[in-house]
Amino acid sequence: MINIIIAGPRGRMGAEAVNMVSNEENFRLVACLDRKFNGKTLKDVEGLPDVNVPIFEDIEECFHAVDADVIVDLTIPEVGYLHTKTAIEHHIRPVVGTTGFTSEQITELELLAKEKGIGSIIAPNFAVGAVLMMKFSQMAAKYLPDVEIIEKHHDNKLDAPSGTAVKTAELIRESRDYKKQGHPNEKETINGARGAEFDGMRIHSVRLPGLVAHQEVIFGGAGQILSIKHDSLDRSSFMDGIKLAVEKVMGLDKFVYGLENIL
Ligand SMILES: NC(=O)C1=CN([C@@H]2O[C@H](COP(=O)(O)OP(=O)(O)OC[C@H]3O[C@@H](n4cnc5c(N)ncnc54)[C@H](O)[C@@H]3O)[C@@H](O)[C@H]2O)C=CC1
Ligand SMILES: O=C(O)C1=N[C@H](C(=O)O)C[C@H](O)C1
Repeated sequence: MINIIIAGPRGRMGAEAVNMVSNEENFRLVACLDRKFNGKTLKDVEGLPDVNVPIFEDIEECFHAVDADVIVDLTIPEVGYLHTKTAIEHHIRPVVGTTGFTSEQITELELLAKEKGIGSIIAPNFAVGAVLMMKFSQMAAKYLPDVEIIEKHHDNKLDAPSGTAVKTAELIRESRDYKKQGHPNEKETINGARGAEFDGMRIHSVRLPGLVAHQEVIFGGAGQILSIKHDSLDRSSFMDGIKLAVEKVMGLDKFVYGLENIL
């Protein structure tokens, strides 16, 4: 039995994760971390499952009150970073879906996990199809190094570019040499027209109501275009990945960044 804390239970992802954990035989939800409702239980809060699981606002208090193996964080970047750091310090394994961390924060968390010998997983995307899209893009970039990433998300998303787009760009950087793309003299007449720049490639972020989570990676070569595209149409797409990460983190003593490393 794996004892789990979920941070962000009222969020789009957190609510889905609460249901997933509650329905898994080998998982036990022992507490939730929220920015409201300290001292209440999930069943006291409208819209949350009818279960007697305590809610805490303070992470230290939560860790002292319950016996947890894993914390699943699905919150916002600043809070997710603090939760992850505090969890590692308390020897509670973090499984983090929250995106928007800086590369310095990820490195710092990796070093801390190494120092404490605590298994930790940060995955910018838990959908297996998205992971395949990223890996296929990494393979393609070796042969078609001119690439642009277009990610599209719902308009309540806080971070841009998405964690998935950043991770895709990082994987592509590993398989091709730096390349400044586009015309050497190109000039933006409206700021941002060419998107964000990462290792010479461009990332474009679209935010619209109606979207969930989508990404297309477009490669251009002489007389040809290759598009690699993934769509999450529903947040259930992320749950198998979270389940797998919770199971795998129990046997890890190191830090993992990206679901592709545990599949
Ligand atoms: N890795 C993955 O596969 C996926 C990652 N995400 C990421 O997960 C995060 C959450 O996404 P959504 O659920 O769509 O956002 P959301 O805005 O629906 O939920 C965020 C939740 O965090 C809660 N929160 C804020 N401060 C808090 C605090 N101090 N303590 C506890 N909870 C706090 C809010 O009350 C809210 O319920 C985002 O960073 C998003 O990019 C989203 C989908 C998939
Ligand atoms: O905020 C979201 O919704 C998502 N966030 C993650 C990201 O930033 O890549 C994963 C997925 O794209 C959904």
